[in-house]
Amino acid sequence: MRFIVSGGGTGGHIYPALAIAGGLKQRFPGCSVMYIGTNRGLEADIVPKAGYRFHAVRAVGIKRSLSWHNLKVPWEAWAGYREARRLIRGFAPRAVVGTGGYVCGPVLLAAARLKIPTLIHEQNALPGITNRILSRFVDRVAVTFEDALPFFPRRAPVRLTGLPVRSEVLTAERELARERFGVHQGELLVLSFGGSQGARTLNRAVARAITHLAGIPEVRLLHVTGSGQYQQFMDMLAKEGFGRDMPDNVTVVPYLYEMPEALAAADLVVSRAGAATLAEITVRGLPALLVPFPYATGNHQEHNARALVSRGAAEMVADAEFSGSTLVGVIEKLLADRSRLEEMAEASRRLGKPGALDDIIGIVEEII
Ligand SMILES: CC(=O)N[C@H]1[C@@H](OP(=O)(O)OP(=O)(O)OC[C@H]2O[C@@H](n3ccc(=O)[nH]c3=O)[C@H](O)[C@@H]2O)O[C@H](CO)[C@@H](O)[C@@H]1O
Repeated sequence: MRFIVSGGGTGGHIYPALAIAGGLKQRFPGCSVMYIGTNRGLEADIVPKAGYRFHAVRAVGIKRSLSWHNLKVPWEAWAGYREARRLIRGFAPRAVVGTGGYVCGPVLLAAARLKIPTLIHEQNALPGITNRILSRFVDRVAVTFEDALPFFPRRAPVRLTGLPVRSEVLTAERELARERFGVHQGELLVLSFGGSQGARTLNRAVARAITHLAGIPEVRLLHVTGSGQYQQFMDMLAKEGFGRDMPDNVTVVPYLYEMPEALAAADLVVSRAGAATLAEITVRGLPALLVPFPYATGNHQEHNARALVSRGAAEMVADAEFSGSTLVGVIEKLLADRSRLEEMAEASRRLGKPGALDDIIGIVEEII
């Protein structure tokens, strides 16, 4: 049996597509999966490394401002559509699954017109433009957040599945993980990170708060700066009077490959509001303080964050208002009111969707 998956541009579209590819391989042993992306997106690098057959087609996005670039769009879109149609005809898949990004436009449209069963998955609470248009042509739509449902006209059945997370996020054991990160009995582990690339706002706030946090021994902080921002963070710390010698209860790293273990060990997460991060937080039932990235397309991170805040799973602070004292204030407030922390954890757990991948693969079974 053969399948095509497609999704591109940023990690946010690619990792769910790879998770779905892995799920298909498990459910249909011996099946072969082709990934269609563009040569310009991160997928051209990530997908072959993950061991999948990768093909690129042309795909373009419309610039939101008036631009000469937009004149090229119809021609490029048509060329991309024809390339996608040729690939799909040649490979003859049983189904095509898309996770968003411009490239899904030509791929899913060509598949639908060739009468091949199609499914799209939307990661964010505010759906992207490509998926919104495609929902009129595909057989099924799967969404991560309930809040995304009203954006899809019900031509195709829309299902609330959640976003598939790495299996290690589900299986990491809390006690083992706490031992590994040196968390003592009764300590509150705060894990802070700004998405996969780090966030300047979070780094600045943590650097300012560090002296204060050093004086709260019941709190242990594990902060991730983002690989590209580590040096700048260390320079900020030096200005606050810290050299390489960090307070005992603070650990700072450029990037965390052991994120699943860190999430398992944590009691509170401070982070941006990317869809994958939020799926991981809720699947582990963690309370969170969210600082949405204000420049995400259509401000979708704020919509993502609201989906948790409105259900009592998280607190949100706007990027412009987030500072060292906000961070300390929230940590102290929650430390003094552990029952509030537990209520948030419970609300977060209720939002988690550990069966997301199974549900998505179930939909594929349905449409083939
Ligand atoms: C800036 C921007 O537009 N970001 C978008 C991008 O998210 P982007 O891919 O940047 O970020 P997400 O928050 O969705 O995911 C980050 C992933 O990186 C992992 N991680 C992070 C740091 C670390 O040290 N180690 C580690 O493993 C996290 O566990 C998570 O799995 O696509 C998402 C899905 O469309 C959107 O919701 C986000 O808004």
